[in-house]
Amino acid sequence: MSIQEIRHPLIRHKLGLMRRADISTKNFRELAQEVGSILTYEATRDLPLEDYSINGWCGPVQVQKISGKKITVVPILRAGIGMLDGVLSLIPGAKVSAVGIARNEETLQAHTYLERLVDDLDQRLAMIIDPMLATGGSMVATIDMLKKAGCREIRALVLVAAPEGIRAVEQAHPDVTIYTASIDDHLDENGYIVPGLGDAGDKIFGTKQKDV
Ligand SMILES: O=P(O)(O)OC[C@H]1O[C@H](OP(=O)(O)OP(=O)(O)O)[C@H](O)[C@@H]1O
Ligand SMILES: O=c1cc[nH]c(=O)[nH]1
Ligand SMILES: [Mg+2]
Repeated sequence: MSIQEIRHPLIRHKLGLMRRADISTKNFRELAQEVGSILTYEATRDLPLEDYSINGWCGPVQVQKISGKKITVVPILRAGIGMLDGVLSLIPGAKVSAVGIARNEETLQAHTYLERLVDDLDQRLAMIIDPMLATGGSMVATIDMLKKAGCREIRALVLVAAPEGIRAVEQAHPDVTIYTASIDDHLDENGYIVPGLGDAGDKIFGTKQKDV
């Protein structure tokens, strides 16, 4: 596996804003989509291209298009929805496979409650999106599910990754590349990433969050 920490100035700036304790739901939502979009740009950098010819304004012209596999974007509900529009703004034709996973707050075990995958996964590149990679349980369960359904090429886009989660994905699925805006320091005793973003799902959906 490889882990790619995207240290682009726009990402560093936006992530800094997201870490503020007093950030509003509106601002957190907007920034999650924006950073999701920049991560998509970086995670698609090596997609293969093929040449083709079109009629341009001054006659035939050679242009290029992305060739090979089609893409499915895989948001891990709920919080992954918070990056979806940002990803689709760059890949508007991508099919979406929804995966519902909730982490038990005491045991930290990932519990799967929804699996709505698109067809032909063996012919698609899957781009999993989730703001947080903490213990890695949710991400490993999603990759397990996709591989069981035939998917062979998988990338993961997360806003913040903990070293513990990176190690868990690396051990279980060494073929998967993770793109992240930040490799953070550690997990606290409740399994939250430090410094992290707090509870990303609650911040995106406005649950358990006082209005600021
Ligand atoms: O790496 P892990 O230890 O599995 O933790 C990360 C998961 O926890 C959060 O989701 P949560 O379970 O809170 O669900 P939500 O998106 O519905 O808030 C987050 O969005 C990840 O999916
Ligand atoms: O730090 C964390 C860990 C899991 N889920 C979150 O939303 N934040
Ligand atoms: Mg949550």
